[in-house]
Amino acid sequence: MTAVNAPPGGPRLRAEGIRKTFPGVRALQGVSISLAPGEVRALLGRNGAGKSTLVKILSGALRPDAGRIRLDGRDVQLPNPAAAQAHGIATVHQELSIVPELSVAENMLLGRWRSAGARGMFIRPAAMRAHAAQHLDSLGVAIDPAARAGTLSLADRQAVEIARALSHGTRVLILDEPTSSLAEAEARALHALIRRLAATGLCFLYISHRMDEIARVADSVTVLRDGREVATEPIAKAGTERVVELMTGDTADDAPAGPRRGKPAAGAPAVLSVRGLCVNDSVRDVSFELRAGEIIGVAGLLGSGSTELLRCLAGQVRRTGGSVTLDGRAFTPRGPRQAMRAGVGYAPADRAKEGLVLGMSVSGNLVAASLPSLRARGLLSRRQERLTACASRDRLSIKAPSLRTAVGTLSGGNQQKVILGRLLNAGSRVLLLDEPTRGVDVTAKRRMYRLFHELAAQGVSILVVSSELEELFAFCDRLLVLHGGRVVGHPPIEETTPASVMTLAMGGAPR
Ligand SMILES: Nc1ncnc2c1ncn2[C@@H]1O[C@H](COP(=O)(O)OP(=O)(O)OP(=O)(O)O)[C@@H](O)[C@H]1O
Repeated sequence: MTAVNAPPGGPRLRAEGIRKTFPGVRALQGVSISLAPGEVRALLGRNGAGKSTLVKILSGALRPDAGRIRLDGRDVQLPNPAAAQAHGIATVHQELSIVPELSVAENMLLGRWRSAGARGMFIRPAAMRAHAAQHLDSLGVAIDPAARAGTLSLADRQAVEIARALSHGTRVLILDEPTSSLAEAEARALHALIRRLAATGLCFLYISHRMDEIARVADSVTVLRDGREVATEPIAKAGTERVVELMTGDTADDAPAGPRRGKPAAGAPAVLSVRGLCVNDSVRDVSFELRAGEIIGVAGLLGSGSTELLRCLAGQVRRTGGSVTLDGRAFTPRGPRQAMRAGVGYAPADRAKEGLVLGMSVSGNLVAASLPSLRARGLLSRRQERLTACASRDRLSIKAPSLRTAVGTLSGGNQQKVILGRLLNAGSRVLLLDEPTRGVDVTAKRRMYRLFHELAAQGVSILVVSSELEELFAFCDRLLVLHGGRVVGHPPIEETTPASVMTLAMGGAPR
């Protein structure tokens, strides 16, 4: 492998021949990667390709079975995250490590009291705030060091975490899907910050499944496939189709979903009717109908009420006004289980907290919601469970060493597919999906879009929230655009454009 833009002084970070095996899985099979100072490298690969494992090794969270890591030409040992940090390698994970109860200034010093001139564990609040202000200012972000971290937006919390990393003398910053929970404008601000920092010599390893943003932020890409590095190329050469080809090894099965055929007729019956729905201040007077076989995409910025709308329809939060009917009958589920029994399946955005039983097997999770129906039909046998789980695995291309593997050890994208498989196995007629492709690789996303089309053709109705607007345009029939909890647009997909939806979602007038 050759480093892109390697300076005469050699790479900043070089990992050589990294291997890591888990029971039944060779996660990394001798991966090498070099980063030059000031380089932004995107790390790409299908779900389960080994990206997180490599990141964990570089950040000291996992020990490799073999291989060496060099920083500015010197061998380093990274037995734990503190060692990686001491060597200047910092990682910002999707689950931020900000403590919400502490102030921004206190968060900036977490684990580093001494370096700010503290004696023992005591440090003057004014000195702490000055330290935080200095580093936040140098990033050009306007965040009050005295604010409680829990009151900040996700983007600001991420900025605090980046500022904290930089205050530790970081030379390599690893960002693991940093925009997966950010709104478009926040993602762009983060990209601008990355480019500014790269210009000062900081180098980045940037993991993402979003091809649009990689083209915007990265200088080069490294593609992993089945635990091996298959290519490192400058960004100009690495268009989406080329990357898909490198990720999969072929192109045949992974063409974009294409336009939908056989959309529901205008007169198809309404399955879900929502009238004047209110949830406290987050959903206000929302009305729409979801017809049999229809796919409605909910578009809105963070705080638009889209997630609360789905949570309310799934029975997770109570409505404070309005009415909902399912097949013409009043529908007021008291929780996702009751909703599921009525045929309404819900997949939350936070799969680790709400969606899966992480210690349970893949097959257990896949059939968990369908047990009553299998039992009712006298079908509950290990064989039946296995057959159902096998069919889901094949249909959704779930990568797992075995169906008996605990779902918590699967890669993030594969966990997401297990949630979808479970809802389908439960026979849901209405699917409420919140960010169903978060963490899902570009080829698996395309398969999911095609699957949504197939399901809709079979009469399943889908209400889907996604922060990737382009994605909603790839497979939805109609959009429900929310702003401040209210519906500000409900256009058929062919009568609108991403730019006009974005304007509406930001509270602007339709174009
Ligand atoms: N702690 C673990 N125990 C067992 N297997 C694991 C563990 N961590 C990862 N694996 C396996 O190693 C392989 C690589 O996983 P990894 O999480 O690195 O993939 P990834 O490229 O980050 O995927 P994604 O895009 O879905 O996040 C997968 O097959 C995964 O199931």
